[in-house]
Order: sequence, then C-alpha cells, then structure tokens
Amino acid sequence: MIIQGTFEQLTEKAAAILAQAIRQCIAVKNEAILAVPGGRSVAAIFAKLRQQELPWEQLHIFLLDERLVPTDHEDSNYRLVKEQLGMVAPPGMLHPFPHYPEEPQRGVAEYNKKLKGLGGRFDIVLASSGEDGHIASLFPRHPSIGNPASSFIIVHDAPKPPAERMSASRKLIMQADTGVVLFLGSAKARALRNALDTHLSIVDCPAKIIMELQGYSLLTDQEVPNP
Ligand SMILES: O=C1O[C@H](COP(=O)(O)O)[C@@H](O)[C@H](O)[C@H]1O
Repeated sequence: MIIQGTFEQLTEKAAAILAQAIRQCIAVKNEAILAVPGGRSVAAIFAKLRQQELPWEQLHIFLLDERLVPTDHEDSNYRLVKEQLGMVAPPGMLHPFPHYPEEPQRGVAEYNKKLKGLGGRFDIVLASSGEDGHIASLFPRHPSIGNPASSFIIVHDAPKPPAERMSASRKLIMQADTGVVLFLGSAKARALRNALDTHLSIVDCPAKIIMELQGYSLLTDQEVPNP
C-alpha cells in the first residue's frame, strides 16, 4: 500500500501502523520483534510511537542496522533509538548491537544468537530509504545486498560513511510479516522512482525488499510517479 501525505501526517501514520502491527502480533504470540533503523527520518516517528499505549514489556526492539561505533557516538543508530524510546522500553527490551572495535564478527555472532533465541526473525520492520535507495546498510550494487546470509552481517566499504557497519541481510528482512518503508524529503524522490520502477531489481534499489513483504506500507511526502 502506498500512502502519501505531509511529513507530519506520515509520522503519525507510520506510528499508528507500527502500533497496530505490534498489538496484533502480541495478541497472537505474546511478544513482538520490531527492527528499526537510524537516520534523519525516524526520530519523529519514534516520538509518536512512544506516545502509544503499548505493552512495551512484550516488545523487543532490534537495530535493523548499526554503524560500527561506540553506542554513545553521534553516528550510532542505537543512541538515537535509546534517546527516543529508552524511556518506554523496559530494561532488556531494547537490544544494542554489541560493539567490539577489533572483533565485529563477535558482535554479529552475539546479535544473531540473541535474535535466534527469540525465534530468529523480525515480525515488523521499519526502514527508511537513503537517497540512493539503500535501506538498513544494504546498498545498491554493493556486496552487502548480494550477501546470501539470513542473519545480521558485517558490511565493509559502505558508500555512505561510516564505511564499517552491520546490517540485517536481505533474506533476514524478507522473513518479516510487516514492513514500513519511508521516502521522506525531496532528496528521496529519485529513490522513490527507482523503488516503483518495475524494470529495476532489489540489487539496483534495496528499498524494494520491503515491497516484497505481504503487509507493507510505503509512506512518502513526494509525488508518486504514474505506473
Ligand atoms: O545510514 C543510514 O541511512 C538510512 C537512511 O537514513 P536517512 O537519514 O536518509 O533517513 C537509515 O535507514 C539507516 O538505518 C542508516 O544507518
């Protein structure tokens, strides 16, 4: 489903979609696993989400991707999520990526183990497209998008700084039931066109991954090109 509106309307809408999916998931399996990105578009959504009446003690929040920096670094996606949701997420429900500067694979192994212990997949994914159509830290025509793992992966040489990152892989994201992808701001207009271009593949535009999910919503404040 494609939803258009103003930035303010869409942040409200995204929070409402996420809250509904979280409630539905918890009603069925008693807990929910939400994966969230960092970046400039999502802080306002987190601010709306934390105002929702949710069973926060049953909601696990993982990072969809992380920059390999300490968790208090200004580039850390966890720092943003903690600032926005740390006051509602009970201890132990917001899962930082373990940062071992010299051993990123150890961090990935631990993060994979933690997710595996909770079922090994996300129920709900929030993603925000970059200018180039990347989501998480999966970049167009880059080894990250071609990685065949169904888990968290290490990403080297990301075209957007910082170059060293970790990310949920394409296959891991694809196992989610519900996905929300954002194209907010005029800088994302080209990425939106690419996401809707049926001649392009997921390798050309990783934001298309979310559009493969059964329950997906694409939210944009940009003009949607005619098919
Ligand atoms: O580097 C990243 O970029 C994307 C998009 O961020 P935005 O600032 O353009 O909204 C983000 O989704 C991802 O989590 C982040 O690591």
